[in-house]
Amino acid sequence: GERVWSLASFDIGRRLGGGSFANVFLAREKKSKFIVALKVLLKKDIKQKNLELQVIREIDIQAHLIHPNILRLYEYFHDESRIYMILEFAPKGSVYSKLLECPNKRFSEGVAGVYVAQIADALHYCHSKKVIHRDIKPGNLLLGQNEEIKLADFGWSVHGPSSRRSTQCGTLDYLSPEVVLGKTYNEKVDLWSLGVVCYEFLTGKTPFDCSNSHGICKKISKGQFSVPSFVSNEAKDLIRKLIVLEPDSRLDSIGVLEHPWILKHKTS
Ligand SMILES: CC[C@@H](NC(=O)c1cc2[nH]nc(NC(=O)c3ccc(N4CCN(C)CC4)cc3)c2s1)c1ccccc1
Repeated sequence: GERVWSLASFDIGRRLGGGSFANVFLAREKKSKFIVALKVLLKKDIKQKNLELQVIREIDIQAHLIHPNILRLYEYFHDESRIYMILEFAPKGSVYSKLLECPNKRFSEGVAGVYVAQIADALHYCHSKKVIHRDIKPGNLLLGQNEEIKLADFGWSVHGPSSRRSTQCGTLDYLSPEVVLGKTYNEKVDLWSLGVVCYEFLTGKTPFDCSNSHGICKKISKGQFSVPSFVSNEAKDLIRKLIVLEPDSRLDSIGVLEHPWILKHKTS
């Protein structure tokens, strides 16, 4: 039968990440010694921002997604003041941190190609279930035991940096023009963001980099960017087929998985 979960079921370890809304801790389930990540949300914060329904919807969405490149949400429970989400532990941290540690803050085309293929796999699965992630960015891409991508944090963004490190909270860099312009949008927003992430993996910069958010919004709505010459023509071709203003003209996840640059780097 279904177990009843409580905080007492876990030994709590170090804090893995945090924002003003939520904190994530390393945790070990006492009976099985199974290591998880415990995401803790304060009910009063959620109530203040009328996010109860969103939290329930996001939990419901993520609990039903089972894919090797999507971080599992195993269970959730709550007590009088907090909601707890029992998440899969990704032992190699985030792609955001890994990117910062690389020389020139960028990956080789081989590494980038494998990551983009795995993100496209995860998006194909999500989109087949009509789930839009809406927040694809390196900070929401974690790494499993074998350095495989684990797409995390469905529609639930971290608000306000609590750690001094410049996390990517509230960044506009990955937003699609339709979202920036407040238009209706579909799952193609994730393919735009994948294009921005692919560009960043290969160059160490974002395509619409600008000192202020107004400037970024303007550049995004124009969709104008240039790709440095050290990026291969095949990779450039994929980026130019994802960072496209018209959502319906963007490649879909299958189109990404069948692109020559991806086929070249897919480990299989
Ligand atoms: C995706 C953001 C979201 N995070 C999760 O849900 C998260 C869920 C989840 N599962 N496992 C994680 N792993 C880590 O956070 C982690 C970080 C650094 C690690 N190190 C490994 C070795 N290395 C040498 C140094 C670093 C290892 C694991 C995270 S984060 C979030 C949401 C709200 C508040 C904070 C964070």
